[in-house]
Amino acid sequence: MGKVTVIKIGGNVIDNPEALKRFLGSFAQLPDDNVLIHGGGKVATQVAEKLGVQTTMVDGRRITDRPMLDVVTMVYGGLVNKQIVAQLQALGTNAIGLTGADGGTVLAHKRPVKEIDYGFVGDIEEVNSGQLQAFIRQDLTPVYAPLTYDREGNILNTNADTMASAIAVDLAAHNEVTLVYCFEKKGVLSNPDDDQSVIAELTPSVYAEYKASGAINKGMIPKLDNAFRALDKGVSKVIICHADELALAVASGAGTTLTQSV
Ligand SMILES: Nc1ncnc2c1ncn2[C@@H]1O[C@H](COP(=O)(O)OP(=O)(O)O)[C@@H](O)[C@H]1O
Ligand SMILES: CC(=O)N[C@@H](CCC(=O)OP(=O)(O)O)C(=O)O
Repeated sequence: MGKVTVIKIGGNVIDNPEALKRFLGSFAQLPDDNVLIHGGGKVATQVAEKLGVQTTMVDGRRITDRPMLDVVTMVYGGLVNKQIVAQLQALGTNAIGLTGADGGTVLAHKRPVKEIDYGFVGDIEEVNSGQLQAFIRQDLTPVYAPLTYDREGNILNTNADTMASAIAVDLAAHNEVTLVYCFEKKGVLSNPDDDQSVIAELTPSVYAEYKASGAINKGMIPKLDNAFRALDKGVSKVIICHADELALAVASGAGTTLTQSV
């Protein structure tokens, strides 16, 4: 059972060229086999504005209408993905840039319309980890844009945190998988105004308390929901850490490590 590390890098780091360069430098040095999933929401919003495409967010979530789908397809599947792949190649990592449509690796369906119509957003149905493992066996490092496909031939915008969790879970059937969410803070904070207040170990019950008090809020909530789901479904270890502390987190546990309740 080979070890695979699935790493997600968030949009605030992608939006900062120097921070992204540092992150990719440490990613390229990691041992074992790795899969990278990137976000890019901030860049998509900036490019949309330049193109005159309006960005609509509901409760922090993007509404992906047809013009926005074109923007995110270009930005995630093109600009961001290929810039990352080119930088990894220069660092000696043979990266292959993919969307979930490539190799049929992440199949989804368009989210059904309930109270809110999110538009062309994909809810993941299945991951073809056999194909992913085939890439890995060829010494390729898959780099995924947050895009999936459906049976009707649509490309769909998909949350990068969810995609990382789904890929990690599917790989965990055959591999020992560590899932790492990297972003611009040192971990999950007990006090969002104090960057040093990192919670070293987080259980579901402690998470529930911090969520109820408001100390854990906004984007951290779906991230942690995805992260705990991965732990429940067979991923060996889940870490949330600063992009600059990736190596440390994988080696010995900087940031926040999630644990199941005992
Ligand atoms: N308790 C907390 N600890 C750390 N970050 C938190 C916390 N509560 C809310 N956040 C927010 O969550 C954000 C991370 O979520 P998100 O923006 O979705 O991440 P990403 O950059 O990976 O896409 C942080 O930038 C921070 O503003
Ligand atoms: C459906 C959905 O949520 N899509 C996200 C995909 C990008 C993403 O997840 O990027 P970050 O990690 O930078 O937030 C979006 O368009 O914002």
